[in-house]
Amino acid sequence: MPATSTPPSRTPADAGPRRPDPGPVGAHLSTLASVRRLLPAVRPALPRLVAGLFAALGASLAALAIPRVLQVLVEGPLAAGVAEHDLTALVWPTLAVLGLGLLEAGLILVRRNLVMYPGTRVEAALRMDLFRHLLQLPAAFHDRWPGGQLLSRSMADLGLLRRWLVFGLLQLVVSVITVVVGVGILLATAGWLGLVYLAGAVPVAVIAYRFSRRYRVIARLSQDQNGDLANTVEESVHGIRVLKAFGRGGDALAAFTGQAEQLRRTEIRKAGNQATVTTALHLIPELTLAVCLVLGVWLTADGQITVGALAAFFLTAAIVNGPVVDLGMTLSMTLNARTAVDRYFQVLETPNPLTDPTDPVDRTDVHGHVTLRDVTFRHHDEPPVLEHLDLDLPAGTTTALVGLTGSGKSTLAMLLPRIHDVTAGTVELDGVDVRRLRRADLRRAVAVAFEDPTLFSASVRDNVLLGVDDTLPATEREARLAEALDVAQAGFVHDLPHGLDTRIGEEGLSLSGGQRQRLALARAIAARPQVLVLDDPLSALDVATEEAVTARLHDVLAGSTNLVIAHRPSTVALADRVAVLDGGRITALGTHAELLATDAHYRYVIASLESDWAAGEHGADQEVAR
Ligand SMILES: Nc1ncnc2c1ncn2[C@@H]1O[C@H](COP(=O)(O)OP(=O)(O)OP(=O)(O)O)[C@@H](O)[C@H]1O
Repeated sequence: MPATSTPPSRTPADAGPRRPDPGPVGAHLSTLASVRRLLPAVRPALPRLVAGLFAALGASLAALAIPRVLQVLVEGPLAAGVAEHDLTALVWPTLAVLGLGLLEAGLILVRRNLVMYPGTRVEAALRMDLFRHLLQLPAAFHDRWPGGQLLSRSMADLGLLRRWLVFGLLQLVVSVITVVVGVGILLATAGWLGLVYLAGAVPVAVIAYRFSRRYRVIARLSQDQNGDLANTVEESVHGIRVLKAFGRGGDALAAFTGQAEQLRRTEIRKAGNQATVTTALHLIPELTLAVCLVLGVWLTADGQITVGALAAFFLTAAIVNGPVVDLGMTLSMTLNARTAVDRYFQVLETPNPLTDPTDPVDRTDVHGHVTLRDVTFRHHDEPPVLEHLDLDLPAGTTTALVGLTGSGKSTLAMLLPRIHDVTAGTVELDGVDVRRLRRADLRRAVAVAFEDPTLFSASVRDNVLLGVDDTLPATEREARLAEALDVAQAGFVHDLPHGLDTRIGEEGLSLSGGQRQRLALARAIAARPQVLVLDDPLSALDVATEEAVTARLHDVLAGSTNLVIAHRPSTVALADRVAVLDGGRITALGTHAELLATDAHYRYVIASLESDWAAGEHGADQEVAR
């Protein structure tokens, strides 16, 4: 079985982050180029997002128009009429201001309604794409990637992205346009005064640039640490029994607290940077306005601009100041989103080497003749587990695979249904390289029952019928279910609270190790594959149950080609012949009796299996408390 990533001497949380190297994915791209990768997912939502953008722009322009009305008011009716208490001249400007205010509010409402729906759709589409890809990626990917990182990328990061799409992005675009239009109005309204205001943009740009560079790094760190923390929770909850049994709950808590504290410190750094930039972005426009005030009063006194223009200038500047002051928040939202995009695409753009062939071979009639030719397999850059291995499994035979622990038996089994692909050599089914078959076809032909049985949060029926064609008539499916449960001696399911409809698995009812293993065996049998791989399928059964299962298994195995990984002598008895795995190769092949007589390594392995068995390492159908 695959090695666990966490050394047993340490608690899961102690193991520290098992975070894949972020690598170059997205890091070399500009924020625009990075975010542009979302375009295919965003495209269907684009019309509403663009409409929302126009609504937001309309709202902003309506706000910018109000000072112009006030300027007209000050320069016209105010100067001429109100002095003689002629208030009628105020009616139209007042109505115009009211109308613009209402328009602004209405457009903000429209914007919200327009963008909310597409935002959630984009988020859901991105999430589905990611999950689809995760299901396709090979086991080697999942060996390296911690679950918490994948969880945080598909949940928290995509939530960040949605918020940015429906709020941050529009805010950014509207802010830029508001500032550009506003500064244009300032220049048109008060010439020099506008230029002085514009000069304030220089320090703002420098501060924003430096902030972006710093914040990007901290945002990535924070989102990665979030993933690590999620991973620690996941591992600790998953291994809660081990932690309890060894009294290591306190250690797990201490390690978790350390990681949570690290994340807290990163968040404080993030907030500190945001606070600094927000203060600076508050201060600079206010200081600029103060300078403008002195200069404006002087220019007005000198007759170079009117009082109305001065009033309009300050009202417009107050509106332009809003987006400048909010720039820190808008930028940080954008950088958080960019980090989320990078992290998302780091997974989504991981190439999947285990794909369907472009010109698949169609096999309608699979006999189940399996041949491994000169097979070498290694995990990543590690030394090969299997090296130049040859093994022939003629159709309809049962071969037991025997070897010392860690010799590569499970690894070999995983090559047959392409859970791993060979590093070199070929695995053939009826003379066809398995890589030339569609994976769905191959996996219909080859079923595996793993030693460590995984049950899903579903009914007993759904768990056992997992590998059975959905299109088969219900009666046929039920017949297979009944037969498989019978062979696997899994009659206990009828005594469960809701019989075959009882929910089991992660969220369901607790089953003992032996019960789980029998359901996993039933699942492989029910699939009625041409090739059946049983990875030590009886290891958790008590002697009586094992005998009953073995007796029934003999009949079932007669219909297919079988590879049975054997950890105990009684399992070897199921086979016509035995293959000995040693040093990455099959070193001997023959019947149990022949090998006992001729092969010293086989005798040694069998002796060690027997002593393990006698010492009670296997065969305890123990209740695994859930
Ligand atoms: N995902 C992995 N990454 C790296 N090395 C691995 C991985 N899975 C297994 N190995 C290594 O490959 C070797 C073979 O492991 P495998 O599980 O195939 O052995 P096995 O013969 O089935 O062992 P056992 O009898 O204990 O179940 C071991 O040295 C193991 O540490």
